[in-house]
Amino acid sequence: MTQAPVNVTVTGAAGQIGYALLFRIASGQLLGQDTPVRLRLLEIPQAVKAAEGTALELEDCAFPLLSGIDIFDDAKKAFDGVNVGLLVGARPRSKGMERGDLLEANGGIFKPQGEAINAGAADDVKVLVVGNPANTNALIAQAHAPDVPKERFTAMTRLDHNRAAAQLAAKLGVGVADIRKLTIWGNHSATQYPDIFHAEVGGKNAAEAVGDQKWLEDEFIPRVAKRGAEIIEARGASSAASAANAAIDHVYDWVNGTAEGDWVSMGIPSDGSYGVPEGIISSFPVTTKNGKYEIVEGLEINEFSRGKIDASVQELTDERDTVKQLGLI
Ligand SMILES: NC(=O)C1=CN([C@@H]2O[C@H](COP(=O)(O)OP(=O)(O)OC[C@H]3O[C@@H](n4cnc5c(N)ncnc54)[C@H](O)[C@@H]3O)[C@@H](O)[C@H]2O)C=CC1
Ligand SMILES: O=C([O-])CC(=O)C(=O)O
Repeated sequence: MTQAPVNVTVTGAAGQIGYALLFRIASGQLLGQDTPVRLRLLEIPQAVKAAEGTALELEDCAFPLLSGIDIFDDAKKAFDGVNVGLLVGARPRSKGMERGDLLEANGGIFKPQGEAINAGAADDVKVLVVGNPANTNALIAQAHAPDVPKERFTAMTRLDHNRAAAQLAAKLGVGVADIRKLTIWGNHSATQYPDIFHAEVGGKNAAEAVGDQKWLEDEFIPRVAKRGAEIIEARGASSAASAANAAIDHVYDWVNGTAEGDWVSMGIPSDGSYGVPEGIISSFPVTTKNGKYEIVEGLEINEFSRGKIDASVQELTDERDTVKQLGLI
């Protein structure tokens, strides 16, 4: 029954998401209870000691599925043999800081990491970029890993998806488990579009069940899209445990498949579906099976949704153009 351990590389391992994430990976929640994992942690030199401290705690948990922990300050070593790469390390947005300001600073992180993945990753590598601006950071890493199939680079919009499910469930007075087929479109930013027009609640159309366009426009969409800022305002730090939870959900579903009759949201390289320019990393509704994802095709997009999707996609093409001008892709 025992299979070889899966190499999971986590960057930013000493950060706040890292601390919320590593114990869950080691306990089997990322890949499943039959899959041993070997953790490969990447940090900047100043934070290696803190990562070592976390490693001591991981050891003290005596997780049966954790077959080893290695800590690096060199991306080439950290990504050698990587099967699942969680690219978390980045500079988090602080109060009042625009996400656009982060593009240049983070570009310098994701280029060498893309190169390291290209040089050393296992053939089946799957990459999830969490560090913001996640979609464009994923694009940068992908651009520097020409030997890795492009579709293996994904960005996290699952936290937005989960936030939307929670808000919709609260509005309708149902449990989150009753909500199906929500979609986050576009960028993991305030322009994202959480779409309930195809969502279902207890088998009925969610937009019809809500029946309140004003709530949708004035409360639901802005609340979900600006939830990151709301959390920063409340905690004085950005979402950590909920972000780690979403990363677990993203990879778990990618590897193990989505439930019949449902889908999830992932930031993935566009194939041109739904008028989203090919190549940019944008959030779509996807189903997953046997370790592969597929865009849910054929959804009817109403005029309201079209405008919202286009606005977020425009932001993504602008970000792409900026990093192109900066020579990062
Ligand atoms: N996509 C999403 O839904 C979400 C994304 N985020 C983003 O996740 C990122 C991480 O957030 P936190 O853990 O809260 O930040 P943090 O500041 O607590 O931790 C970041 C860690 O990354 C490390 N790091 C910096 N450069 C690195 C490099 N080149 N290689 C390896 N490690 C490096 C730092 O030393 C630090 O330990 C931020 O960019 C944040 O904005 C946060 C929440 C949700
Ligand atoms: O806004 C941030 O920096 C953190 C984030 O991405 C989120 O909570 O969605």
